[in-house]
Amino acid sequence: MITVEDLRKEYGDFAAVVGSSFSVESGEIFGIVGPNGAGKTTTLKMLAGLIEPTGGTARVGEYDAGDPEMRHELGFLPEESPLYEDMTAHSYLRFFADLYDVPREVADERIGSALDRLELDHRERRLGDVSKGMKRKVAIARSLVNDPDLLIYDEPASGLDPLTTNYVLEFTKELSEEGKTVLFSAHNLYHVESVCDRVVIMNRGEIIARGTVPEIRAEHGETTYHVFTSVPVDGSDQVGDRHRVIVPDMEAVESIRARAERSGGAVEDIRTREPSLEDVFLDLAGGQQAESGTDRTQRAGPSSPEDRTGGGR
Ligand SMILES: Nc1ncnc2c1ncn2[C@@H]1O[C@H](COP(=O)(O)OP(=O)(O)OP(=O)(O)O)[C@@H](O)[C@H]1O
Repeated sequence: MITVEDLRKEYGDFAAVVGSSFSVESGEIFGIVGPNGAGKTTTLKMLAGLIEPTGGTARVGEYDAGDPEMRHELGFLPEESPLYEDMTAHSYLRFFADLYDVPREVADERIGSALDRLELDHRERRLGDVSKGMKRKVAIARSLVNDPDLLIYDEPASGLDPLTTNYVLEFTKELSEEGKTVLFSAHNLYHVESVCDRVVIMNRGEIIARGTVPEIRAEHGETTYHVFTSVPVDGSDQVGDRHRVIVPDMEAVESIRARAERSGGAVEDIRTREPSLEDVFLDLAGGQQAESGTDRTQRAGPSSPEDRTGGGR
């Protein structure tokens, strides 16, 4: 569905995205994660055709990113999505359906179904008077009015309470189960870990890891063993009435066992701990400063064209 090769975006001599390559299969939920300034929004906007790359290629379905025909295939949810505050959810969504030339009857059915599924109770209330969570849901419903195959969501759950966040993530999963392809960005690695089939981790404009979460864990993270003993051993700390040592492999576990037994004790429990995506991320990005300009300035090439828009459609 999406093929990105050596995609780059430079602002003057600053490189916001440094040669990204990845592909997203149809029906997949694909996550782009990274800290502030990593280049996530820039990447998504290039794919949505809102800003022009300075290098590389991006294909979305059968189109080059930016081809005006692509808009029928795509639903884009910007990170900030201001709504027309005097409209109701229903009139706002109908307005966008008209922009996409969706026939009235089809639009009304689609909008009604989206509003029901998103549990938008106050659909006749002015959008200026509804909660942030509801505004986000209306923006999500807007991304669906043209029934696109591809959804590009920039931080869909940012700033929402845990309940609404969960709702939005579950809804994203449902969309993928219906065959839609979803590409989304997130800061919160747990969101990505719980929903995405595959992810890329970006930092300072570059992809620094990629794959399924278990693959990234296996490649970049280390399983640790928490060994609980009945007697203190070198380096242990007291946890309840037992003593715990954290070690990297089974050889070290056996060495702890021998030491505990020499002191007249025993190993009572061993637990493995898989690194979370967050552990891996902190490890990979650790020590690097996300927004540091120096390296990115050196890597950047010639000046870029201006943004086509500042955001939104
Ligand atoms: N129009 C612009 N002109 C100059 N620099 C820009 C422009 N837009 C973005 N940048 C810079 O490019 C870098 C990447 O920005 P981007 O918005 O893609 O990051 P992000 O990963 O989405 O961050 P966040 O999580 O904070 O939204 C940042 O350092 C940002 O300041």
